[in-house]
Amino acid sequence: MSATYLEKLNERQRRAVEHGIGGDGVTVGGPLLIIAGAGSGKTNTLAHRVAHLIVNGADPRRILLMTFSRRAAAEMSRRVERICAQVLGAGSGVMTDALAWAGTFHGIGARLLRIYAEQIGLNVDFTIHDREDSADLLNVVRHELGLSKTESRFPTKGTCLAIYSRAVNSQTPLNEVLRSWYPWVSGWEQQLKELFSGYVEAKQAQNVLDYDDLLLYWAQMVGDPSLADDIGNRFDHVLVDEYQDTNKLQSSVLLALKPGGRGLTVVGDDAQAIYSFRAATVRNILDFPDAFSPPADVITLDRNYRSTQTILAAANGVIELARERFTKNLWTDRQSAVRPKLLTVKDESDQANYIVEQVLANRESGMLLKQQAVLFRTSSHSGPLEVELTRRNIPFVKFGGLKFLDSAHVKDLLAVLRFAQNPRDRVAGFRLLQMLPGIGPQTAGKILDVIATDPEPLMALGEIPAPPKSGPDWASFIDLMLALRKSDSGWPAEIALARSWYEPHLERMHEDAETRRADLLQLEQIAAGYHNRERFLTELTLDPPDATSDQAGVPLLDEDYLVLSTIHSAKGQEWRSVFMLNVVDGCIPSDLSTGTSDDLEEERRLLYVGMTRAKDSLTLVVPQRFFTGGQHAQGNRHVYASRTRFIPATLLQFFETGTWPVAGREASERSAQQIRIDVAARMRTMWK
Ligand SMILES: Nc1ncnc2c1ncn2[C@@H]1O[C@H](COP(=O)(O)OP(=O)(O)OP(=O)(O)O)[C@@H](O)[C@H]1O
Repeated sequence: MSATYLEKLNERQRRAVEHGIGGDGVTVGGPLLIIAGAGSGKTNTLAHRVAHLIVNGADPRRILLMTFSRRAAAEMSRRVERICAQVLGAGSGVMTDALAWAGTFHGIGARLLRIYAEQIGLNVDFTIHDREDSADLLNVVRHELGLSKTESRFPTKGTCLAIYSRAVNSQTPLNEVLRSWYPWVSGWEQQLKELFSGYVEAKQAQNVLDYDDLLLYWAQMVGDPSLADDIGNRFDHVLVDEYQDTNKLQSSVLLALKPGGRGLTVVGDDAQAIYSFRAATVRNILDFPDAFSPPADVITLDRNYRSTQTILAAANGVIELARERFTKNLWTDRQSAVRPKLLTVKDESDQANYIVEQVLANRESGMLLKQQAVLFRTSSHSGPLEVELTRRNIPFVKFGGLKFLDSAHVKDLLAVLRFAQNPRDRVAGFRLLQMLPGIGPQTAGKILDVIATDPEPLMALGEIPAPPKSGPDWASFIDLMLALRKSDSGWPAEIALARSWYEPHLERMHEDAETRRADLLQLEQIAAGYHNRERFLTELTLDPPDATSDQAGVPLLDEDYLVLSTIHSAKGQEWRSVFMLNVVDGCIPSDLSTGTSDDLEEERRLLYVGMTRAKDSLTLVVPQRFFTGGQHAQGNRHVYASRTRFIPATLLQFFETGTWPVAGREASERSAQQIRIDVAARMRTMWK
C-alpha cells in the first residue's frame, strides 16, 4: 500500500520514489539509476523521492541534492516543500528548510571547500573567477611568459582556457586533448604546459579558484580516503539530477563519496546529453550501473506526459537515427490529429514575420505569450526576430544570451566586493583600481604588487600615498575599502555602500549611466536574498542570472512575455507552443561543431531536446537563405541553406510541410528575381 500522495505517480515513478524505503521507515538503499526520457516526470519523481525520504524520517540536513542549475535546485526544493506540506501539514516547513544541501555541483563544491579549507591548505577567503576572469588571468601569464609575442600565432586566451578546462574536466593528458580536439595547436604543447603551470601558480598566489578548480580541488580532497569518508558520512542520501551532463571529475567525486553506491540515486536521459563541449560525457550514465557490485538498479521512465502523440512521433523519429542509446521510444496517451509543422520560408526576415504572426494568433485564441517559446541553436540566431518583436511592441525575455554579469558596470560593482573579500585577487583589483581617474594599468599593477605581500593588504592599501591625478577620489576609495573590510554595516547594506561609491564613476565613464544604474539596483535586490557577501559572490559567479535592462530585461513577473531561448538554456522546461528557428544545416548541426561523429550526434540530441519541449504545438522553421554573421548591418553576404540533415526525407511523414507566405506564382517569381539580381547590394559594395 502506497501513501496517498504517491497515488498520482505511475507504477515506475513510484518504484523509483520508494526504492530502498521500506514500510517500516527509511533505510539506505543500494545505488539507483533512473533513466527518464524527456517529459517523463523526472523532476516530479525526484522531488517525490526526496519528500518521501523526509516523510519517512530521513534527516533533511543529511540529504545532498545536486542539480544542473541553481534554478533547478530552487524548483526542486519548492516541489519537495509542497509535497511535504501536504503530508506533514504545518510543521513541514522546519523539515524542508533544513534541506540545506541542494545546489549545483560547483556550488556544493565551493561550500565543502570552505568547510575543509584548512585541512587541504586552502585559504578560506578564496574568491571564484568566472570564465572571463580566468581568461584574463591566463592572458597575463601568457604575456609574462612572452608567448603573446611568438612568431607564428600562439592560440588566443579563449582557446587556451578551453584546452585547459577540457584537460581538467575530462581528466585527460594534455597531448591527448590536443590530438583529439585541437590538432592545429599540437605544436605548442610544451608552451601550453608552461602556461598552465604559470596559471596555476598565479591563481594560488592570488587565492582564487576558477570553475574547474571547484571540481578539481573537490576531487583531490576526496582522493584522500579519510577525507572522503568524512565528507561522504555527512550525507545519508545523495541524489543527482541531469546525470547525462556530468563530466568525469564529477563522477569521480560522486563515486569517492559513496564508493559502494549506498544512498546514491542518479537521474538522467542519455538522449538529452548536450554538454560535451564542457567535457560532459554520456559514458557516466551508460557506465553507472556497473560501477557497483552488485550493479545499480535501473528504472526506466518512458511514458511521456508532456507532448502530444504526433509531436512525440516526430521526436522519436529524430532520435531513432542516433547511434547508441539507453532510452526506449517514449509513448503517451495524449492523442492529437495535428502533426508538427515543418515550414519553409524565404529568409530570416520572413521567419521573424511568420513567428510574430503565429504568436499573436495563438494569443488571440487564449494562449498566453508565456506559454510559447522560440528556441534556437545559437544566441545570435534570434537577432532579426528580436528586432521585429521590439518593433511590434511584443514583450519578450531572452535566455542564454548575454549574461547579466557580463556587462561592464555589473562587473565593476562586483569587482569592488570581490576585492574587499579577497584583496589578493589581482583580476578584481586591476579592474577596480583603473576605475579611479588617473590610474592606468601600470600604476594599478604597482599598487597591487606593494600590497600583495602584506598580511593585511587592505590596511597596506590605506598607507599608500594617493597616486598623482587621482585627487579626492583616492581618499573616498580608501574609506570604502576600509569600511568593507570591517563589514560593520552588514549585508546587504555593503553593496549599497559600494554602489553609492561607484555611481559617480559610472556617470563619468558611461553615457547611458541611467540604464546601467537600473541593473545595479537589480543586483542589489538579488543580493538581499543571500546571507552574506561571500555566499552572494560565490553563488552569483557560479550561476549568473540572464539578461540586463539594456537587453530585453526581465519584465515584471505579472507581465506576460514571450520566451526566447537557446536550446541549451531551454533544458528541463516546457511550453504549450514551441517554434524552432533556422532548422537548417549549418545552424543545426552548427557549422562550428568540428564535424566528428560525436559532435554530430550531440547536435542531433540538441534538436531532440528542443522538439521535446513542446506540449501541444511544434513548428520547425526552415529559411532558405540567411545572412552570415560577422558583417556590418547592411551587409549582404548570405548563404543558401537546406533542411537539417537530421530530418531526412524518411522522416517527412511525421510533419505537415508547407511554405509561408502562401504566395501566388507571380509573387514568388518576382522574389526569385530579386535574389538573382541584387542591384542594391552591388551598389553598396561598389565603394568598398
Ligand atoms: N504521474 C504523472 N501524471 C501526470 N502528469 C505527470 C506525471 N508525472 C509528470 N507529469 C507531468 O509531465 C510533465 C513533465 O514532467 P517533468 O518536467 O518532471 O519532466 P522531465 O522528465 O523533467 O522532463 P525533461 O527531462 O524533458 O525536462 C509535467 O508537466 C508534469 O506535471
